[in-house]
Amino acid sequence: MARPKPAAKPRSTKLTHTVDDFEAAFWPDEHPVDNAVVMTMGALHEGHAALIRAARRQVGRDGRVAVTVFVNPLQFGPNEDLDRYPRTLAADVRLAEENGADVVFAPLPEEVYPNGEPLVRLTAGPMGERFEGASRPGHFDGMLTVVAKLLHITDPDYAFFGEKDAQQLAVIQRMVADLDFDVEIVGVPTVREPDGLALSSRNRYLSEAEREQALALSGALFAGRDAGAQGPAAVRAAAAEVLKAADGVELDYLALIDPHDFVEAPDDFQGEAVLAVAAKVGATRLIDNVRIIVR
Ligand SMILES: Nc1ncnc2c1ncn2[C@@H]1O[C@H](COP(=O)(O)OP(=O)(O)OP(=O)(O)O)[C@@H](O)[C@H]1O
Ligand SMILES: CC(C)(CO)[C@@H](O)C(=O)[O-]
Ligand code: BAL
Repeated sequence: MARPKPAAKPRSTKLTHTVDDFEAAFWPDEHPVDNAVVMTMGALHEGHAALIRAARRQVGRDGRVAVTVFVNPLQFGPNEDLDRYPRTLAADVRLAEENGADVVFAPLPEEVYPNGEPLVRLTAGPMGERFEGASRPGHFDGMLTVVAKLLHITDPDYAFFGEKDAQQLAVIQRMVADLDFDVEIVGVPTVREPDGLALSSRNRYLSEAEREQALALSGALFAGRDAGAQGPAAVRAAAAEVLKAADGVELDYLALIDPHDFVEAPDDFQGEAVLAVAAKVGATRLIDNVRIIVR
């Protein structure tokens, strides 16, 4: 009779804070195995868990998965939430472990920027000046600069990013292509609450009433997606109508985007597009998007 298989040995995830300790933990021997990184700003939730699980599936049981946890000051504007951004490292390490990470790299800013703020930075160019970039000047340059640094430190075969930050994913893909980074960028679909709200670390800022009001973002995107067969104008109108009727939502932008070069889709656009929204609910700025087929 076949003996029952022993339960898989739980992985024990190593928490590291310095580049040296990270490298020793992530590259423990000379056997080359596939490896992957999931970059985060911490306050991990099920959206991050989906990225870590996708990374584990990609590299297999014997591959290595790193999760970085770093709230990058360079990508925050002067009036943004850098100081109050949620920091929950102990819980983050547990979530990383439960979802198959080998190593968590949680450096201090001094470790990432030992010479202070970098004088030389990457720029996202025009792709980083629209939509999120228009509302958050310098955000994508700061984000790309740290992503490039973390790619150099972790040196992965694969790096996983969420489609929830669609413009970020597009800009990173463009950086890797334009500057010949030797890594495969993998996008992971947005994880939502059962009622449609996209998971986000910033959802913790919302009161119960604001949490309800925030459903207008995904509601607008789903209404736009349902109008996809009637063309771009109908998509925009259907989504705008939901937002107009919503209480407590201060719209920043609603855009139908051609994912190639991430520009506003022309009125005769057909094909796969990204419908994106950004809005303030109370004091909290949220973003969301869906992929839609426009005909
Ligand atoms: N709901 C989600 N589904 C899939 N991926 C997600 C989701 N939320 C975040 N991610 C991805 O996780 C990675 C780390 O994101 P980050 O730590 O900024 O989390 P976040 O929840 O987006 O935080 P914030 O609220 O600050 O925007 C990014 O690649 C991001 O796109
Ligand atoms: C990619 C990233 C970790 C860079 O700081 C951040 O922008 C995020 O969490 O999406
Ligand atoms: N989630 C994208 C990173 C940021 O908002 O700064």
